[in-house]
Amino acid sequence: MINQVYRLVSPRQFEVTYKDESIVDNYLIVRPTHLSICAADQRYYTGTRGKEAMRKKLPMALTHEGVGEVVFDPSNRFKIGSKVVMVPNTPVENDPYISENYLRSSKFRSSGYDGFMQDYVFLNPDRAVQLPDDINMDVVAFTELMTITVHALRRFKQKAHPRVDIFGVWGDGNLGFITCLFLKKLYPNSKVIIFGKTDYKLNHFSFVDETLKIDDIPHDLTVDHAIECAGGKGSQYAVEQIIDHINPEGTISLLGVSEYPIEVNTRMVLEKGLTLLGSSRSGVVDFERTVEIFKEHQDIIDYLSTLIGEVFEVRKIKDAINAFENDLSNSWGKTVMRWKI
Ligand SMILES: NC(=O)C1=CN([C@@H]2O[C@H](COP(=O)(O)OP(=O)(O)OC[C@H]3O[C@@H](n4cnc5c(N)ncnc54)[C@H](OP(=O)(O)O)[C@@H]3O)[C@@H](O)[C@H]2O)C=CC1
Ligand SMILES: O=C(CO)[C@H](O)[C@H](O)COP(=O)(O)O
Ligand SMILES: [Zn+2]
Repeated sequence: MINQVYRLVSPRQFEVTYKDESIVDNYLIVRPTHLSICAADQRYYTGTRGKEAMRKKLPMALTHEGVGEVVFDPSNRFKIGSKVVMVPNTPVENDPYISENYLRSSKFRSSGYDGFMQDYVFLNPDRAVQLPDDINMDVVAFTELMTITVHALRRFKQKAHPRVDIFGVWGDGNLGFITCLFLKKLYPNSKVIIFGKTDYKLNHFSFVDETLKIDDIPHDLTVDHAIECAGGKGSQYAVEQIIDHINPEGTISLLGVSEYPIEVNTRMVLEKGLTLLGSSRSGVVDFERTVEIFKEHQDIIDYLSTLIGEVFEVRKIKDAINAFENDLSNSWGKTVMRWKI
């Protein structure tokens, strides 16, 4: 069959390409219905990802956050019409110690390999996880971003000391919101403090124990562990503050992506015996766990719906450009594309 793939060919420019795909190749075929835009997609869309990466990775279809409906399943794992979340990481080998998302050989969609902006997505059958039938698809469109938190918290649990009286989360955006929310669900006895820059964003964090502006932190305030969700240059300032306010032997989970290297006060990292724990992307187990969490904590989807910035119906390339441009000027929440192209 001929599949249409909507690829970014240069900053702000998409082109449709026609790809001949065989349906007898044991691929699960999913019709994407709801896609969501990640900060990483925006770095490609705007061309801020750096010249070398742009040259190496384009042309490619963007987006790695998305859900859809099964149209063909040679493995018979899913019924036709099942709602699924698609897993963007595609490993090509197994390792007993290294997770699939850290294997250098793995292929990650919308980072050198075609993402979900296609008429149909062809996946290995294990690269999809079933969703409940009646779930809010605009919200679960950004399940992949939630799996980042779930993955990071899983690693945190394996590696950090178990005193978890107070968590500090730096970054009052999408990932900070998701991380605070999942912390409150997974560590109900811990205090969660969000550290951010903007009042109106912080007002959305109704479920945390305390909100603090980063220029107004009491000097004697301490946290046991911290999660950095700022990204860019903001990561440097956030890590600087975290090192000042974290208790000895705490763990700092680093999640924000920075295009340029940032400075870290290693002297104080040594003096406090801190652990810096970087996490990137996620694997299928994190998707499975995230969907379990949806079922265990039914109110979580309602809270997450407040993270929807704007929803766009995309019927043609121009609509997708409109969604990406709008996302850039929208300071709160996720942009969801209802994929009707
Ligand atoms: N590790 C991984 O696998 C993944 C990483 N990411 C990365 O995570 C980062 C955050 O993504 P996302 O939440 O979508 O982006 P957002 O822009 O929604 O959130 C970042 C927020 O952090 C705020 N901020 C900036 N500096 C500081 C600071 N020093 N202290 C506290 N808050 C600060 C920003 O404020 P303002 O806008 O006012 O500057 C903004 O509100 C990005 O770099 C993204 O690429 C995303 C997905 C997966
Ligand atoms: O968003 C992400 C995962 O959800 C990662 O930040 C993204 O995969 C980084 O990739 P790239 O190297 O292409 O910027
Ligand atoms: Zn992402």
